[in-house]
Amino acid sequence: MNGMYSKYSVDNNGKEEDNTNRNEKLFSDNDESHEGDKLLKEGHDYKAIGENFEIEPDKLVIMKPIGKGYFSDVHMGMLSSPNKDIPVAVKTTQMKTGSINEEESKDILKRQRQALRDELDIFVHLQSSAVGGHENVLKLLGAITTIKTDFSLVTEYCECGSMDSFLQAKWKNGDFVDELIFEANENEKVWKV
Ligand SMILES: Nc1ncnc2c1ncn2[C@@H]1O[C@H](COP(=O)(O)OP(=O)(O)OP(=O)(O)O)[C@@H](O)[C@H]1O
Repeated sequence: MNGMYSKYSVDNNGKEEDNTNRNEKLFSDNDESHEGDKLLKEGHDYKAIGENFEIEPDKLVIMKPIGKGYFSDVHMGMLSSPNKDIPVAVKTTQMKTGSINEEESKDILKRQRQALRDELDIFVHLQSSAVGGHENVLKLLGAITTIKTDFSLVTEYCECGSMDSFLQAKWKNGDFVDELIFEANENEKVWKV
């Protein structure tokens, strides 16, 4: 799968504009239609995040699936920035809900979006100047929050995947301990892998 991210663009007022005929739709097997979305009440899960983090969908190209969470699918993608393309991880609602009927499927998708929205709120808080951010905390690069069907979190891409599988692989290979480096500074001792 390697196409433009979305079938939609967002106009200056943050309203959706259907570009179905202009761009290739990324998630062609996502059957959540806008007609059906009328049944969903607008709520927290679908509030725009604000221009600081909002990403224009046509700046994002999806490359390949890299993981699955409990309520989300994760893809590797490329985000265009003025100077270069940045590899990113894109977390979206799951393409297949596994539900038996349309109503249930919509409800599941709404809850998945709500869960992503909650995660996004935590990410935004962690990046805020009040908290300060940290080199060991995954960086939020942006989000698509104005298009219900493509609601996505975009973070920096970690080449080695998730921390737990990385550490488990090290443990199985027996080289886990050898790669621990101990660093000390004035105030505290820090373990680094
Ligand atoms: N930034 C990233 N870089 C590389 N791989 C990632 C990244 N984010 C997620 N993944 C991959 O996707 C998988 C699932 O993502 P994540 O850990 O965020 O979901 P989860 O928290 O387990 O589930 P959920 O958030 O749906 O409850 C990870 O185990 C990892 O393999």
